[in-house]
Amino acid sequence: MTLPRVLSIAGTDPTGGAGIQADLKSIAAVGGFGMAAVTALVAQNTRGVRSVHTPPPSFLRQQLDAVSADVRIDAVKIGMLGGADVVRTVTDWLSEAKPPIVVLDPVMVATSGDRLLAKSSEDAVRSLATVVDLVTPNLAELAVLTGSAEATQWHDALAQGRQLADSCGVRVLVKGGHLGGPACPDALISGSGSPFVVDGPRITATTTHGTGCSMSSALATLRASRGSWEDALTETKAWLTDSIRHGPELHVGSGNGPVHHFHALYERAGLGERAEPGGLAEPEPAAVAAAPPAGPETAALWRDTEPVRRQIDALDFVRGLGDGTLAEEHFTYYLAQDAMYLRDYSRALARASQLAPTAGEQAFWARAACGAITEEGELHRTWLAGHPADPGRGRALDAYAGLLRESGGTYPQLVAAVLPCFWIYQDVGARLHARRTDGHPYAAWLDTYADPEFAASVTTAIGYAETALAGAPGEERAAAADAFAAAASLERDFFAAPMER
Ligand SMILES: Nc1ncnc2c1ncn2[C@@H]1O[C@H](COP(=O)(O)OP(=O)(O)OP(=O)(O)O)[C@@H](O)[C@H]1O
Ligand SMILES: Cc1ncc(CO)c(N)n1
Repeated sequence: MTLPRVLSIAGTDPTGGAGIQADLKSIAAVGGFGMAAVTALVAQNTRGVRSVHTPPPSFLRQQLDAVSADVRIDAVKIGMLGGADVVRTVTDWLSEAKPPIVVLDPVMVATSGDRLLAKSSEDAVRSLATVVDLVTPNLAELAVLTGSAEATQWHDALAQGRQLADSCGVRVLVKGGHLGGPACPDALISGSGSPFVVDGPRITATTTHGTGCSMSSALATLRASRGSWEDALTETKAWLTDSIRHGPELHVGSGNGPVHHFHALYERAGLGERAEPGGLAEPEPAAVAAAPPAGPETAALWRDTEPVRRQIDALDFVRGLGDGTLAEEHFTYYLAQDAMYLRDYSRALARASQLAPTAGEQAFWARAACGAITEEGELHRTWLAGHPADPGRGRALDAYAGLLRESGGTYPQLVAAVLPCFWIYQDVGARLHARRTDGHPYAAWLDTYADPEFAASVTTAIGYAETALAGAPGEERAAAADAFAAAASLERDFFAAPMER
């Protein structure tokens, strides 16, 4: 199949994180062939905008004609326009070239707060919005386009999105990037149907320079290749969330850094954090702290299990696992039980995927269900191949499997039941790993649970739990808190089992 040929019409960012530079990376990262016509040259970096040079609009028109005279364009993404005459030039070209998919990111203000559109040109952008397929304003731009105050609540943002969709007869993507709170939802609004919402966790990293540019170009590309806006958004959101999460690995600039568009490709190639000019850098120190709670609900779950977590730390098994003095016999028993546990755990994760209210959560739990058996299970298969054991199912294993089976009544309860296995392992793993000695016999175990990738998925899971709990009626929330507490206690019993036999 031909890659979609996607044209970005936008301004530049010489630091490579926003504007056409970000667009070209995003288009390539999600599987398109990127092209770009420059509207304005912007002297900017991750800290802010210094100045803008706008070539004559007639020259922009020459660029656009050069592309459309030669290349079949599958989708267009429009970003920074700067002034009304540029808006007019693009509008005229669109009416002649008639590209099949047009996404307008109505860029008005940069992440740094600098203006990228003359105030007098806002009306021109509003009328351009009536001839495109999708508009992707952030909350500030949505407020300008609807003549409202900037929304601070998600439902107000959705109402403004509906208003813009109705008044311009256009599909609107409402973006939650500028909301407060642990969640970062996005929603497609069109026609009279209810919004199509894709949830996502808010990443605390500051690598959010150019998120809007990256998102709109990925959407244009994926709409061309996937055929539906809903699929395009679901895929774009998952990719962008991970790209923001991996942004800090790039070490670009001292302000709001860029997102890591190619994080997945680099991971597959074994590149990334370690690949620095002049040889291999020291590996980043592992995260030594537990993933933070995502809000008041998960903070309460974590706080209430503190006594149990202390008991876990004090277990001979866990101490021996940390300092490497644990007898192999106990570790082998534990891993053999854990291999069976992972099969049960994977089934619970698959059920969470089944109950998930959003496509993003559905995909996350399904991936986790698969990962528990494939990636995490690999540790077990490798060790047990050299240390054969067939101990049969122990009591702690059966109790934990029972809890997972019985907690599937509601989505919040199930998410709470599967969360301690993520969160407590990341906490214990990261702390033991930080004190790891050379030649540690259980290094593979420590590495697995202190892995930053694992920490990232723990953060996502906590974010989903927070949202699920916050939205649950009182009774369900209480049942979910009970499930979390019970699972935390069973984590303790599971660690204690090998030496209590
Ligand atoms: N901290 C964050 N964590 C997770 N997702 C985020 C975060 N900030 C923004 N996003 C996501 O990034 C996308 C762009 O949203 P945002 O509202 O930030 O756009 P924008 O302001 O136009 O971006 P830009 O920074 O390029 O001006 C949305 O999908 C939003 O949900
Ligand atoms: C050129 C350009 N377009 C858009 C943005 C918004 O982030 C930016 N900073 N620079």
